[in-house]
Amino acid sequence: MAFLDLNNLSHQYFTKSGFTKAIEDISLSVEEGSFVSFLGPSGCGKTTLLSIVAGLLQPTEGQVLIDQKPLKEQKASIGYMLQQDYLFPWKTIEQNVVLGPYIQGDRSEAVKQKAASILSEIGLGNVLQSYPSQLSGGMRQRVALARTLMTDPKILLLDEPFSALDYQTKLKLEDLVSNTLKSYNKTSLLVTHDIGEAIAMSDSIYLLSANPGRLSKKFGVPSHLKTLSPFDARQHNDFNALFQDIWKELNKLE
Ligand SMILES: Nc1ncnc2c1ncn2[C@@H]1O[C@H](COP(=O)(O)OP(=O)(O)OP(=O)(O)O)[C@@H](O)[C@H]1O
Repeated sequence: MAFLDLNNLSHQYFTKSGFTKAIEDISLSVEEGSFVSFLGPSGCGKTTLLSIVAGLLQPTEGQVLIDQKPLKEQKASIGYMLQQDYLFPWKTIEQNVVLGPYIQGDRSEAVKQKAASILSEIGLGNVLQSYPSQLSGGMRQRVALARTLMTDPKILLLDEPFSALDYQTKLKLEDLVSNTLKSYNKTSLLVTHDIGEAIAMSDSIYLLSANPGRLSKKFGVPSHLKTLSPFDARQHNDFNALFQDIWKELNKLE
């Protein structure tokens, strides 16, 4: 049974100069624990769609159901990872990661232990007392992932989280983040402009058409590609065939 349902979502922005139809009649279902990506031309409404799922934006039409219940009627927590890591520079890595539970009033030792355990899982067990300025961009994004996981979100929304990173770091993080989210059984939605990233991380990929964004096509990613490292997957014929299929479809949408 689907865990996340987007039912006939449409959204219009109203401004002084008129209105913009950002997305139109988007319906899809996502299984619990699966990873779904959205690709499409610039301005096709990808961020608008994620903002609606995050509950930050009320759709003009349609609704979001999580576990069959409307988003606004339940507390299924949702985590957001963005291009910028938004770490507080004056706080240590540990203090940044425990921030969510601390704000909610939980300052127990268990919270610190959980932070240390997540950081260690993602290879950052030795930087708890460092400050964000002492870390590389890739390490900071891993800290942002740890901070997001601390609040135990059921759904993770990723809006171009690796677009500011160098290519090698990006490949490594694609692998680490998708494996970590799978191991925590998180349901994840990624917005990206990078076809390779979408293939490397996702179970399925949706293409959105431009102005307004409508669902145009869905691609499934062969499961055997997900057993390979991002580098090895990129060498595989099936990866390249899927890349080309998506590329052709995207060009029709521009
Ligand atoms: N706050 C806003 N007010 C008015 N129009 C907006 C607002 N936010 C987005 N839009 C418009 O809605 C449409 C969809 O924007 P959105 O940012 O969701 O697209 P996107 O696919 O994420 O873009 P990109 O790939 O460039 O990041 C665009 O035409 C944009 O100009």
